[in-house]
Amino acid sequence: MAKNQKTYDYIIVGAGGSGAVLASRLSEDEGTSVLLIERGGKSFNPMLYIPKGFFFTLKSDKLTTTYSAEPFPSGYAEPWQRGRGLGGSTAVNGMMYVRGQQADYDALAAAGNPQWGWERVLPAFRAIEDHSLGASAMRGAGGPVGISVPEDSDDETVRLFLESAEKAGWEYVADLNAQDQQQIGFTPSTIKNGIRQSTANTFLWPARRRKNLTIATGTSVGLLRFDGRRVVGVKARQGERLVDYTARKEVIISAGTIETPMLLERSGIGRGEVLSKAGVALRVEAPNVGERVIEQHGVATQVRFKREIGHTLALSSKTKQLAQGARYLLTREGPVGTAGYDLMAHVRSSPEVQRPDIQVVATPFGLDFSAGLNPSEEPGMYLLGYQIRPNTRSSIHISDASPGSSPVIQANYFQDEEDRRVTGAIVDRLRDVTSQEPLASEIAFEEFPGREVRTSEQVLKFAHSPGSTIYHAVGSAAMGPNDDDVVTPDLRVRGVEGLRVVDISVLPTQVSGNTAAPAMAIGWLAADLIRNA
Ligand SMILES: Cc1cc2nc3c(=O)[nH]c(=O)nc-3n(C[C@H](O)[C@H](O)[C@H](O)COP(=O)(O)OP(=O)(O)OC[C@H]3O[C@@H](n4cnc5c(N)ncnc54)[C@H](O)[C@@H]3O)c2cc1C
Repeated sequence: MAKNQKTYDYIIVGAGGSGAVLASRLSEDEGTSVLLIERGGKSFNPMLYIPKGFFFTLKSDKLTTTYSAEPFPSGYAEPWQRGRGLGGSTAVNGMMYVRGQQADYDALAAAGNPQWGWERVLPAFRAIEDHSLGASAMRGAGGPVGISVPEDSDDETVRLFLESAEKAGWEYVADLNAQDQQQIGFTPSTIKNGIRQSTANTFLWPARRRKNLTIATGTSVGLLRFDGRRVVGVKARQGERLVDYTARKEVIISAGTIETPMLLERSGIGRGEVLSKAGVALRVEAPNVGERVIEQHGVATQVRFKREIGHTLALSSKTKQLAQGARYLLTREGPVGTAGYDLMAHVRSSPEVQRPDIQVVATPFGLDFSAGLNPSEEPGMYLLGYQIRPNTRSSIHISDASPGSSPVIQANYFQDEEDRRVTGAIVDRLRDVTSQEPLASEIAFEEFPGREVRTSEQVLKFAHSPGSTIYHAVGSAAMGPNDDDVVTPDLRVRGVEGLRVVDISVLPTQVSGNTAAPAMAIGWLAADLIRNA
């Protein structure tokens, strides 16, 4: 099959968390031709493979795209960032591998999406995983993506925190993905032998020599092409060149929560009033394209230690970072080879709630936000908590018809009573631990939010000042059984033929986890849906 052809069975737009998995699986069949289009370029930056490299890659315009949400009333415009290039956001993310809670997947199925219940997604997760703790009924081994969970730590801060957390009623567990209770443990990460596991090096690299898989990098899809109601291909830009590609069977959009609704809208599929304002002719009235977006929002606490303990000592200056870098190169070990957050907990906002509704992540060093994101020079610990199943909806729409124009992101948080209650409790739950011994005696003071922030209202105000997006937005092309759901449960875009969305935007709710694992499972299961269509 000629690699420079323009017609393929399937065209996939976006090589990220879902698109790369889908391309790899569809091209397992030698008789099926697949074109995977990615707007980011080929990058051989070693920082993409070194776990702590994300401190550098997140600052790169080549490896990420940073959008600006509409300003909050305070005037602060929250940055929403996504990865670009092979692997998409999985190449630059925090590497936390959290699949979510069974009850959320079962709720998806009960809401009319039978393909997405736990009994369907668990086998997909298990097939994807090559878990450092070995196979079990809840884990996979031998799959393409290495998942590692440290079994211990030599960091004194980590030990102090674990001991205090257990006293606060957060049970220590070896595998946080194995059950959905209140618990703390080492963060499961997409890291294997000290190397980041993006969907680029786990799914695309092994498939790259297949003659039936073409990967077009540096190529940005601007519009869908139609023949009547049927989507027959895409219009793309490669540098200065415009190229039309044709799909014999289907076009699949895997451009992520921000770009997927924009591509649909620019192509005439969306909410009439949005399209008319942007100067796009309406082809299909799809009122929920770009609507129903749900993002999590973090509330951080940082404590300063009296003694010089923790990884701060190892990473607090350029010289120490270089020394740790050299150690990593020689041994693949040390703080450079670990994920963003060493510890993670799933916590109930109050004793009355049935299952954890807050996720906590912790680094055994403080962070310095004064000039971007850097490890602090002072010994401390950074804790971030966020509600994992918020209800408040945001929206993402095009601002005008031209490909590449900026989105209008209306980022909303805490507008729902439950969201306010849960988020308002986060700082208290973190202090449940920092006030326990042995940690309490080590703490000199709480750097932020500071002891003066006590009530739920004060915490919510602090959470908006500015707090942070968690990069997990879902829902802009959400699935469902109803006529106004953007895609059907088998991910076909309603109102047209030959078009699906396969990425994290199809989730109508947060599933209580991080979103890389669900994005991979969506790509994995979508391949079965497409092959069996
Ligand atoms: C900074 C950051 C930290 C994160 N941390 C974590 C974490 O620790 N754990 C976790 O589970 N999740 C994390 N996430 C989220 C997770 O990585 C994403 O939810 C997941 O990768 C989503 O997969 P996706 O396929 O929907 O989109 P993406 O992975 O974002 O992929 C979309 C791809 O489509 C490409 N694309 C977009 N538009 C076009 C176009 N028009 N033409 C061609 N290509 C296009 C993009 O360049 C990109 O490569 C993080 C995300 C970010 C950004």
